Amino acid sequence: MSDVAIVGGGLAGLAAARTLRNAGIRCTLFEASDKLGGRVNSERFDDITVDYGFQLLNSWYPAVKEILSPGEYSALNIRSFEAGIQTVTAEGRAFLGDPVRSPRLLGKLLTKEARSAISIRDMLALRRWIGTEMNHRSSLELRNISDSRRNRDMSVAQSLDKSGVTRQTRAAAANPLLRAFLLDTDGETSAIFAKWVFVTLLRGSPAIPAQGMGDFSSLLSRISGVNFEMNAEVTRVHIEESTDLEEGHVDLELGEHGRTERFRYVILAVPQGVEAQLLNRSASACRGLETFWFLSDEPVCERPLITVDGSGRTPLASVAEVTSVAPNYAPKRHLVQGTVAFGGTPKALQERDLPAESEIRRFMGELLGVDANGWELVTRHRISDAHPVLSPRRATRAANEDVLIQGRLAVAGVQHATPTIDGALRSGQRAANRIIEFVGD
Ligand SMILES: Cc1cc2nc3c(=O)[nH]c(=O)nc-3n(C[C@H](O)[C@H](O)[C@H](O)COP(=O)(O)OP(=O)(O)OC[C@H]3O[C@@H](n4cnc5c(N)ncnc54)[C@H](O)[C@@H]3O)c2cc1C
Repeated sequence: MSDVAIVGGGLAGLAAARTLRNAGIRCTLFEASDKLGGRVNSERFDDITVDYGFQLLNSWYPAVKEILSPGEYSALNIRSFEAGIQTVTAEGRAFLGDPVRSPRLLGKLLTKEARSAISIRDMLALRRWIGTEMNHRSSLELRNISDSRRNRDMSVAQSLDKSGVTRQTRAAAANPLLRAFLLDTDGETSAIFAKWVFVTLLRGSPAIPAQGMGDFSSLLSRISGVNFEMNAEVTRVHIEESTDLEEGHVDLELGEHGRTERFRYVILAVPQGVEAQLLNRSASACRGLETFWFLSDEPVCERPLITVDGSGRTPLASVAEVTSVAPNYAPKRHLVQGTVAFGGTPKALQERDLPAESEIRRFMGELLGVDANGWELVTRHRISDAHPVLSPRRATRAANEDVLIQGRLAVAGVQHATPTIDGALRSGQRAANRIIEFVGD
């Protein structure tokens, strides 16, 4: 019997494999598909690279820098958007960001147009709202939040209601950022988590690797001592408990033909829907997104900035010209993405009501102030389970859970952490560390 298996080769599974490797433990990793990286991946269309939905690797994410060696991190050749976001409001364009880190934004912040969209007073109120969360120097570990702080957690909508930030600024700045980065259209997210996401935007920059997000997954999956089994879907998990350490085990049934493999310990790092099926648990709500990828012959954005809709006139969560920071995505052309968020709560836009491609193209053109008629559609990705909803209640549940089940199986994946790249990596590390406590015995 081998000692440890990992089920799922997304970021959580790969982080778990790296953590085991660092502790000198060999393992087998079963991945259902033919690719590692899970939800973080890229596709190629001739010389065009598109990511699997618009994804950003915040340049500050602490877990990324901890899990990759400095040499690996620099090999990613991270390309950053400007440290700020452009919001298109009914009054005009405004720039949200830290003028100290991106001084070129300062002039933009002080324009009459920007000030009528979002007052300096409201920018300060938003900063006060973030408050002491700004002291965060690391990943947001839900289990490290004190009970008293967690008891004061509330939805981001309620928290902003209390903050003194005017309705106008919420509509122009806070709400579009929640929609762009959390796919949250009705303010349901835990305020503690939402503030941490705002902090990541102030500390780091939205970024992508020069050759696509798939490069991050490829790099992460270069791990010695791991036996990767690809196209190996685990269809059943059975835990056999025993007080005798030598007797207990976990059986994994694989594929249609029911081949069974036995391990002493297993790390389950699959999406929450699959986890719920395998462990006979209930899954909670997810938010989805649809990203449209277009090619333009002309530059689309004046500056390398992500644009959000603060006017409420379109359902777009974000628009960005990816080639403005990473030209290798589409050599000699201009690759632009538009993303729509859906699902999560009954009040949100639902999948059945998503706009058609022609409308998306028009909305993108309107937000960017360009004619989008001539753009060529490369592809579109619709992903219904992009993020689990992290409400205050779910944050409390995740904080209190023991990731080790029956002393044999540890669960990982963003559903057990924050729904971010940083959270996926931390959840994998945590599950592996829980198993390492036993394997040495
Ligand atoms: C479009 C999109 C955009 C995003 N944008 C951002 C962003 O900008 N910033 C950010 O921080 N986060 C972002 N995220 C979130 C983040 O990328 C994901 O939450 C994270 O990558 C999830 O990692 P995971 O390992 O938990 O799950 P997954 O990536 O889903 O990995 C699970 C793996 O398990 C495999 N698997 C499933 N079932 C089985 C089975 N039965 N047997 C074996 N293997 C199985 C799957 O094939 C997959 O490889 C985005 C997510 C999406 C989808």
